[in-house]
Amino acid sequence: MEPLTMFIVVRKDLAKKLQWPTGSVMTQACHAATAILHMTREEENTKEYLADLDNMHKVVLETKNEGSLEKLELVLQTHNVPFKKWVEQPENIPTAIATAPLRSRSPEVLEAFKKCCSLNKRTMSSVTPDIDITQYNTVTEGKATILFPKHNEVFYNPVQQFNRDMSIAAIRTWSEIFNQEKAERMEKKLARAKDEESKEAIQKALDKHNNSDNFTVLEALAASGLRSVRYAKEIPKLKQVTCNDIELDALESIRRNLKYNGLSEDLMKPNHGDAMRVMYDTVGTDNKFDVVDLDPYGSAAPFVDGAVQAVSEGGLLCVTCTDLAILAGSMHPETCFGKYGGMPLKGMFPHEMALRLVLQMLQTSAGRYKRHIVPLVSCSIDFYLRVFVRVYTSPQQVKKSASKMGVVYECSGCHAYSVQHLGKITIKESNGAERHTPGTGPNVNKLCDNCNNIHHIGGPAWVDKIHDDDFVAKMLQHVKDNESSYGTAQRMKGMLSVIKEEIHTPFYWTLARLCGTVHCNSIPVVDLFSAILNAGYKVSSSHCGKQSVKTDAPSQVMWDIMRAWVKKNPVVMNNIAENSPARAILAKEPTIEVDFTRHPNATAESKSEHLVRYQVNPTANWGPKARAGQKRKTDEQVF
Ligand SMILES: C[S@@+](CC[C@H](N)C(=O)[O-])C[C@H]1O[C@@H](n2cnc3c(N)ncnc32)[C@H](O)[C@@H]1O
Ligand SMILES: [Zn+2]
Repeated sequence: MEPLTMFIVVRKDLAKKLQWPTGSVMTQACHAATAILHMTREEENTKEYLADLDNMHKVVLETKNEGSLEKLELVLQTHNVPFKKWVEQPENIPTAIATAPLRSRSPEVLEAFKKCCSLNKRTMSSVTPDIDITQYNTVTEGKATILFPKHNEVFYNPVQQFNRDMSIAAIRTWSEIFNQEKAERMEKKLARAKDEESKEAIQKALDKHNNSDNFTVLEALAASGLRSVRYAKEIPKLKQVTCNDIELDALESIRRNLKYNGLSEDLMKPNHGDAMRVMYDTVGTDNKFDVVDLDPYGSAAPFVDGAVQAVSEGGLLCVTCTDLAILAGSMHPETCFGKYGGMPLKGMFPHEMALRLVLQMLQTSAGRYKRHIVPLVSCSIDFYLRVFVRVYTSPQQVKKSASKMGVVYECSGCHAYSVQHLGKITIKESNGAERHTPGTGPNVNKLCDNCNNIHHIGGPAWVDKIHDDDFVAKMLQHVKDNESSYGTAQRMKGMLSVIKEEIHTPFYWTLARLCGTVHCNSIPVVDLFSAILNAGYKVSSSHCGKQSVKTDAPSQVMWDIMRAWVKKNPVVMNNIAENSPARAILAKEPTIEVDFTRHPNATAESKSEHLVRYQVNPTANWGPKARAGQKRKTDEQVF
């Protein structure tokens, strides 16, 4: 056969990340074949890449009369790719992209590969070194394709794709801010520099910062490596992700998957170790991680002390907790206190309370090292929660943390709630300095003013903002601009839109509790929201619960609104117990004029946009996976 030239065109950044295979021509041909197969299947991706032609460079491979292309033809024919056309006119091939070697795993293709190999006197391992792919199932999520041992089904949890998608969007959004801040600091330094020599040095550092990959991630608890592979492939400007796990099995999987995805160990560094040791090793060094990701089975609490010290200045800490039954107080509140240092409240707002307990724990741990947290976005998702916070060093800011913490009183009868801040900040008139004093209270009477019942006490919990408005807006915009990058984009947009509209007042009522307490017909959300707005207060939903009502209206106003609602929609009192909260509440007359006139802001924008604001569980047995080889633990059960 005549020597033929095959053009393979790869985007520069991909070529670098992939470390384009340097094996035999046959190996390269097989890689190219799979890439093309992949391309024909993912038309949308192809379009995106084609649009990016300018940013591509050509790799020209010469096949040296090995008959390779014949075999390649065999492979391609199996998949009906119009191979002949482009072999006859190679100059007309626009692009061939390898997003990962050997993507296609159908039995025919494997057979074809095997034939290719034997005809070329090569073994299968020369196509995919060291990996006997027949032992694995593949799963593709985002830009990663992961090999999962056929015998170990707990390794992949599809439910967590949303967690991984959200994490990529959060890290990408944070990294743009982080990099811009760094560049601005350097530019200021440059403007201040006096002599030419230091100017030149700063300019050089600035150029390097702007033009190279410049931040690091630690995935401390990595399992298969799927998350790290996705980070490596999907997050621009990422210099290195350290992919750590304590289990040797996991390490094997991490190495296999990084190789399978064509990543270099420079970009995705496998590490076998105890997460705490890895994080403590950074203490007192300049080798902190810009992002630390904790995604454990169950609680992240055991890892937090190391994590708050291992994050660089202004870096990002991402934390998952899946022990929601504990955190949300549906069982063993004392266990929650032991793990998180705060009491949960299961009554009306368990999920937001859970988020606030975790944030409290993060701040308390960070405070020991003169560090403080700034929550960027805090999400309650299905059976787990995920928070993203920045970490800074500042003794001044740590002082403020007492006033960001509080205990919460929740009435055991009508669920009215009240936040008692632990610290108070006043400004000295003489010099404008901040003065920190203990909070004053209690801010509730011994018995509830509305229904005469006692209160439960929850916390201490974080009672400051749990989201950063600017960050949420940027992250939402990022998702809208990159919808095709995220398999769960619809849900991401929905949740972020609801979060964006959330007011910052802690906790929420629920329609079920409001109406259930006074045994009335359900009040339409729009009527309730209108009445609150017409009374001069703020209101929004919470992403934590479908029928949640977040408001700064005091509980007396909320019950006045419900009294007025009951006047319009009378309740049959005969079956209501003598000592029930309903009787105490309904015995009183409203003290405000309640106005149910439709308020223009009573319907959330996200509702009008028809987004997936709240997800219903898509499958049976939706929930966390157990640790490999273990039965599911009670504290990880579906909540
Ligand atoms: C839920 S899995 C991680 C899933 C992964 N982050 C993802 O998105 O695919 C938790 C992992 O933590 C590992 N692990 C548990 N304790 C650890 C420790 N002390 N140090 C390092 N890894 C640990 C387990 O072996 C397990 O693989
Ligand atoms: Zn009450």
